[in-house]
Amino acid sequence: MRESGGAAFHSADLGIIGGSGLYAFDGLQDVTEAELRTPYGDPSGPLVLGTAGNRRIAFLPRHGRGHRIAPSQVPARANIYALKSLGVREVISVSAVGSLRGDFAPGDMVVLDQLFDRTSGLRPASFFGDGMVAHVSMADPYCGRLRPLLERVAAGEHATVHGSGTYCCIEGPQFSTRAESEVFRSWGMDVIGMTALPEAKLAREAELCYAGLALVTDYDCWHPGHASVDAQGVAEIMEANVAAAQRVVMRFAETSRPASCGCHRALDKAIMTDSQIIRGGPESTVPTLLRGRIAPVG
Ligand SMILES: CSC[C@H]1O[C@H](OP(=O)(O)O)[C@H](O)[C@@H]1O
Ligand SMILES: Nc1ncnc2[nH]cnc12
Repeated sequence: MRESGGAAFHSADLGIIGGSGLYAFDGLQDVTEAELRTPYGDPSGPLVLGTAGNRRIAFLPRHGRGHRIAPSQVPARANIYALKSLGVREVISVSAVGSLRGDFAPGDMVVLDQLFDRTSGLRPASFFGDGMVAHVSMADPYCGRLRPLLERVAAGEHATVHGSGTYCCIEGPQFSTRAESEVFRSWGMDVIGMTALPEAKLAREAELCYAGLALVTDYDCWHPGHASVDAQGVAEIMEANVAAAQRVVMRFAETSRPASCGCHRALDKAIMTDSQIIRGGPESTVPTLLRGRIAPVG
């Protein structure tokens, strides 16, 4: 790890992953930067470390500074691994989303509670499978402890906040066809984006609490009264709302404390592989950081 900046600390407890429009995080104290290498390659860029209230924050823009990384190429394993290696236990993932329903309008915020995978299966989506097999529960992909905390601070900082919503994750980078958009609506999806997966799955495997703060930027392409989404429109709405997203996250940091949670024990009932193999090590390429406290089922 290489670090630069002022008084350095080498750890963080709260990770913030920034999406489209959120490439920097203002207001942190004692800021340093860390360039991390991981067994899964380099993260999206240097991590910005700093403090807010009593929390030690690690901020990482998932598309890199200047938005160079496409949704399918986001190094989600490296990003989650890097956060984990700093000691992060909670992650807030910020993203721009299209609305698939009339009552979620551009400018609104959504504290996500469900996910639907429409990616094409090509993104590396697990830390396991290579000599060590684990099946974590994804029934509730977003942390049930963080969600109400995040909703409460968001409601105090922003006009319209929806306390739940199902995020339909498409592969992209193209936006959806009208037919697809209508099908997603008929399936009960609330918002649409390209990046929540596999990030949420990997956060669960890494036993991190994971919350999703989505900013609605458009009505995708289904709404008869609105033009179809384009990237420029998304960027404009994000520019107008990014300060609000930062305030919400900052307020969350200032008013919350690290706490233990079931998410931190997500692997308790998930490992299938014989403990001899896990302890012996060489058959498994799962890095020690993620094997630290693992015991197999049964
Ligand atoms: C710039 S529009 C499409 C782009 O925006 C969203 O990114 P993020 O989730 O990182 O905010 C969407 O998923 C696409 O990657
Ligand atoms: N309509 C949309 N579809 C996919 N990703 C998005 N990100 C923001 N708006 C989106």
